Amino acid sequence: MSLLKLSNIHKSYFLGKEESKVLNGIDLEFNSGEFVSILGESGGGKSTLMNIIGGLDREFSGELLLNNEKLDHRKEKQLDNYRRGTIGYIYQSYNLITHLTVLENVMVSLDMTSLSHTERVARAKQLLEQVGLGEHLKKHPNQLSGGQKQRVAIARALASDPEIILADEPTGALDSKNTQEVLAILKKIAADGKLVIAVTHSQEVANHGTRIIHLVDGQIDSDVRLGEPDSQDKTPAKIEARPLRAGASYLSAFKHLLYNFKQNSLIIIGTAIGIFAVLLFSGLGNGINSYIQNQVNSLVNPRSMTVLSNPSGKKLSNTEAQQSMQEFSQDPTKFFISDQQLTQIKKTKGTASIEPGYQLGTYSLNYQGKNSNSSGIQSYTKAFADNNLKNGNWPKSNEIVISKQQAVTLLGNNNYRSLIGKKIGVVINWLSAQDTPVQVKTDLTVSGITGSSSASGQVTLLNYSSLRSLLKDAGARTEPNFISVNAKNLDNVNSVANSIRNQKINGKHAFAVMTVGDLLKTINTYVSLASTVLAAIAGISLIVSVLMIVVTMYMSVAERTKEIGILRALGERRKDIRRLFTAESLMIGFFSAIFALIIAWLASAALNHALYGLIKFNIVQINLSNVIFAILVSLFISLIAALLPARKASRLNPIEALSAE
Ligand SMILES: Nc1ncnc2c1ncn2[C@@H]1O[C@H](COP(=O)(O)OP(=O)(O)OP(=O)(O)O)[C@@H](O)[C@H]1O
Repeated sequence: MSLLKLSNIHKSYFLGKEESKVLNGIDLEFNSGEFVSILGESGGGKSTLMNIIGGLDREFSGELLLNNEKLDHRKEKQLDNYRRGTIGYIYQSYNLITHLTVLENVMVSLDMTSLSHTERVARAKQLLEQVGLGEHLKKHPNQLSGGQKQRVAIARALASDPEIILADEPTGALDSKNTQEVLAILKKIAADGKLVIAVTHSQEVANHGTRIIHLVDGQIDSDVRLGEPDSQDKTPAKIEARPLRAGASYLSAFKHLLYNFKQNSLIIIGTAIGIFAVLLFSGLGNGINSYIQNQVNSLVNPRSMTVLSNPSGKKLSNTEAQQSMQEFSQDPTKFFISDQQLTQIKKTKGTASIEPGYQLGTYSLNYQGKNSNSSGIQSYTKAFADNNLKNGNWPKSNEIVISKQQAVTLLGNNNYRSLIGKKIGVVINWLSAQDTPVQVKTDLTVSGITGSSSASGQVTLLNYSSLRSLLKDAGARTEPNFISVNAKNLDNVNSVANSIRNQKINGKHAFAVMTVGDLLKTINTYVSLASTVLAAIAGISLIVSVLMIVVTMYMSVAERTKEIGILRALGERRKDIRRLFTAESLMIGFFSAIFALIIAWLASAALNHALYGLIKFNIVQINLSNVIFAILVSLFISLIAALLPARKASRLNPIEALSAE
């Protein structure tokens, strides 16, 4: 039984519809231990025959039998296995992978064997030593002479211990000394029990073998045996072939990334800028949200909620409740609370306290001939967090708390605090019971001063019962126009708010409720929306990144076409080639994300440092989910960018790829 049998092989090339027959019925049998030379004129079809034997060409008719088993050249997987496990290829132009070292070139083939990593490295070194290159393991192919390159190629061809070595003009590019050495190695390979088939133009080379086949007009013209093979015994293959390890693909992709470091680092920087901007805007959004939350919580008691009368009678959504709130601030005369409403609210479960309140119209404060005019004087409720009060105390009977700004207007910047304890004149405009304008005039003692610059610091507060009796004495309306409800604890704020929202009087929803949480939610929605829009605008630059990666990957496929051919000839599957490019792109994505994270971290540290003095708050807050998002987006875009180029690479015809320059 022969090791390899070709029967009735026909092959034609087509140029348009024009057929050009290259092989016209080749029948050959080969055995282990033979060193066969195929001679023939140029263009006679020798390489074509080698590609068919080597499992690279699938477009032919006829049969190939390996150990009497038919090789189905239509089945890609079977051919991949065959190239990987049975064939070792040596080319005239060496076909080494330029960005890999001598050792790594041999390892490419060994990575498709079941040997352990240590065994693979040991075997690669041993083979390279055998061909006299033990000293050159770390060199790249461009640092070697032609003879040395061919020996690397021989070591690589032998690496997976294949049964058949195909050598296409193995000495074509070598001087006579190197030719002799390479022939001696090939002879030894055959003597060790492998089948060596070499294509050559040189009779001298052919004379070294055990058999010479002449190919003329696509047919066997002569088949001459020069002697018996040194060894007829087929040494069983000891090394088992296996598909390429994923790890080897990733490592190889990483090596290529480093090899093309300059070009790739520009792409990484380009992509990172987009990711950085997305990160920074998201971080800024987070920072602004928590800044607002912080500010609001320091001024308003988060357990409190404001309850207004609801003239619509419908259950109000959060937005509608807010609209009522705005209307209330603009015109508080439309929101009087009836006794019935107050009594009903008092029954609400889960409340710690319920305080009716006033927010009145315009008013003026005067002290020693100086005036301060404003609007919206309020009664004090527990909703005001103590942080609001900068000096003094909250108002008791016949006392008033004014803002720092008002105090400064009345007494000047230097000694405005000394207004505490002094009586000031207060004039408040409100409505009479008949809804005609009424002025409430009185003198009240300043008990405290509220915060400086914040909006709520403007507020002027009176004690509720003092305000009520002042209104009564002046003949003005005395019904409160809001109720401040305090929940027992933070956890039941929402349930209390909901229960008030659902309360009905005469079948109609009677109240609008606004909690601090609702307020924050609305503000946060706007801030998040703004920061998302900014991040999305920044994200548009990621489209440019995708295109950059796509172009780079296509260029990489074009540059590496020959390498793809070599890898395919060594037995890598289409899938392995696809993974090689996808992995490289994913690495670009990953490093872009890491780089973006570093610059985002530096930028946020710098911004926070610069602004801390101003707002006493870290305004850029990049959190873990932003980081994860950035990495995922980066990986996603690099994956998308790799899809088409990787597909193209994997679909290249191995023979055409090998002949690329
Ligand atoms: N892809 C192809 N498309 C069309 N014709 C092709 C293709 N590849 C090879 N040929 C033709 O097939 C014939 C055989 O080519 P092949 O490369 O097998 O010859 P060869 O015997 O190896 O020649 P050489 O000794 O010069 O390398 C040539 O005429 C060549 O032009």
